[in-house]
Amino acid sequence: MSEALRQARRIVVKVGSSLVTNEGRGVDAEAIGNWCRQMAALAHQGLEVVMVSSGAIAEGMKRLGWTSRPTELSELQAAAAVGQMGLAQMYESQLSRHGMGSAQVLLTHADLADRERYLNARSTLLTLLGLKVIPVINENDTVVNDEIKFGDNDTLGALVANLIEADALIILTDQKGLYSADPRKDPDARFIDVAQAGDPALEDMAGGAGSRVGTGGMITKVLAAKRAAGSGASTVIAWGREPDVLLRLAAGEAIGTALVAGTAKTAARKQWILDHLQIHGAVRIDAGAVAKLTREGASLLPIGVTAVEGDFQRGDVIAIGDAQGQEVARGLASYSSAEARLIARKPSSQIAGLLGYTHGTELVHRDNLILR
Ligand SMILES: Nc1ncnc2c1ncn2[C@@H]1O[C@H](COP(=O)(O)OP(=O)(O)O)[C@@H](O)[C@H]1O
Ligand SMILES: N[C@@H](CCC(=O)OP(=O)(O)O)C(=O)O
Repeated sequence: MSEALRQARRIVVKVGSSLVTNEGRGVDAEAIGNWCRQMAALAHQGLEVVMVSSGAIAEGMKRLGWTSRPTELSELQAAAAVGQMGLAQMYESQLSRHGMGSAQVLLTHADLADRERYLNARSTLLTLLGLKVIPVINENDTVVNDEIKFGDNDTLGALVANLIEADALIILTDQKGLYSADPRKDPDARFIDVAQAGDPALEDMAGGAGSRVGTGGMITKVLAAKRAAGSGASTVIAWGREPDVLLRLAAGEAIGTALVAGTAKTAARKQWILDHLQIHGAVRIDAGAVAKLTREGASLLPIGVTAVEGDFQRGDVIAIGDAQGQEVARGLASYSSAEARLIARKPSSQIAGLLGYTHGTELVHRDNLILR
């Protein structure tokens, strides 16, 4: 596992409310400054880092002078809106101190459940990473109700790891990691240093939140590790105040609890595409494009497309067939069938002129393409 983290190129770091707001006392400049310094150092080493930060509700409550957490959803949402300003301001100023640009991304469950919005969120995050900017993500609390909530940011962290195919998810919390029982309640709890992500025994060990401001507790972290493993990302749960925790983890030091993913990243993502999505349409491609896909593992460009069949949206799975109609691959379309008809047989340099915008130069990006 330590080797896996040493080789990780893209990581998601999730920090919980109690750490971010110093147990509800207010945005913790020193703690956030420390993580920002480390994330900037990793980015300067060439790693791609995404931050998922909780703390909006806890900070909002403090700013509004509320001492107990309201039960009314609209009040929680109002607190989140107030507190998010404090989080954004702190991350922006701390990251810029260390020479890094930052960006705020607020997501809802519906954004990741909808195929088109999923692809848009993915492209935006990857573009931000390409621009050497650190995205700071939280749930868009103001517009969600209980039914469409991620519920907790551990889950959001895992979904973001799936979305951008991160190599690792690092969950920073107020404990050193996972114990065999909640250490706040059981002084004999045993520390777990490494386990397989998704092992059901972990779910029995993990309890709910122990602090006044945290929400999910350890159970949501264990489930997040299982979810992250679905796209091949391993998870580490570690104490957020451990000195240089991110730098040391990235250097391969064994800190916290490692929950190791069983399947390799690319294989896991491609299997997910095969398992979860129905085919919505098809394209035929010429012999040159078949050779590019099958021999070089290249993306499918519009220029190789000779026909577009059926009705599909951006983000749908399409079958890719050769001139004889034999399926050679499947993949997620970056353009709808209507757009694909306009750009088929055309060089990618003409996409912007033909559509007035582009979603990239590929009709199906190689990361989203599975050869049959
Ligand atoms: N098996 C366990 N090992 C460690 N912590 C546990 C366990 N079960 C429950 N917890 C509780 O989970 C808490 C961390 O979750 P939470 O309060 O939601 O933090 P965060 O705000 O970082 O998400 C710990 O403070 C601890 O009391
Ligand atoms: N979106 C919420 C996050 C709630 C949450 O999951 O908190 P935590 O369990 O501390 O990670 C907020 O910013 O307050």
